[in-house]
Amino acid sequence: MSELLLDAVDLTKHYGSVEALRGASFQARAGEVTALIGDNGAGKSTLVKCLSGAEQPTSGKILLDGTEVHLDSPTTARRLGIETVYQDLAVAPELDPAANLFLGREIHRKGILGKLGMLDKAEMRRQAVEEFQRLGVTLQSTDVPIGSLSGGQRQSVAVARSVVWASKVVFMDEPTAALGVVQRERVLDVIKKVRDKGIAVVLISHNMPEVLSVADRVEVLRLGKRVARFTGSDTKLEDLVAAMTGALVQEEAA
Ligand SMILES: Nc1ncnc2c1ncn2[C@@H]1O[C@H](COP(=O)(O)OP(=O)(O)OP(=O)(O)O)[C@@H](O)[C@H]1O
Repeated sequence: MSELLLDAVDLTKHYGSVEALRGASFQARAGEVTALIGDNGAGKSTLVKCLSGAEQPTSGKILLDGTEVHLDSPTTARRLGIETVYQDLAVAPELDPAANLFLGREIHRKGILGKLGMLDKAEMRRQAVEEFQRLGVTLQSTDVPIGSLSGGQRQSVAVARSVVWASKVVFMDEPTAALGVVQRERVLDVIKKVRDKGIAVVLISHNMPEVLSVADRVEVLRLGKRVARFTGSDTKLEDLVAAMTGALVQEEAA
């Protein structure tokens, strides 16, 4: 069994009187794609926000590599090797793919020019091309603003960016939503390459065939709690649906 990287135990999250998480547990392992599924309002986004530092749980424990962590901001989470790719694509459309890859983590030129804030664009481009090649992201040109690329290419760059910086966990919230079949396959290929690097990939998706095709494990949330877990190869679509709708419950509250 692969190494347990992320272990969330009994998380609750209250928004006023709304209980978005009611004792949710979740685990992700190195070198595996774990799908996080559940019906609308099950608490998936809230859980991901708590595990990526965007929100803090009301109670519960988060362990990374066996050590309890307090993710008080996305910056803290990133420092610990946790990256997130959001549905709404946080790319800068006017910048080229290399600049997007280094957004917020730019390489400065050496010496006085660097100290004056001058960026080493050639080095960033060289490293970006290398990373895109390694991850199988094919772009006709790396010199054009990312806004002029196709949706799939933009999404691949967003995925690549999270991967380049993540050392432990990458959350991907509906990374293939709004993509055509070919582009979707391309992004899924990038996701598999990320997993093969030994990173724990967490895929939030409503697309069950996609979940079945790419996930090594599936964890199901319902009404703010994990209700079932499955291992990829022996999982059936009917079981996933049954768990999401409440017809099948494997786990009671932790
Ligand atoms: N900021 C907030 N304030 C109040 N309630 C919230 C907030 N965020 C989420 N909720 C509530 O918490 C519950 C879980 O929402 P969440 O967005 O985590 O579900 P989800 O599984 O991601 O749903 P979807 O698949 O529709 O995106 C919902 O009832 C939602 O209305």
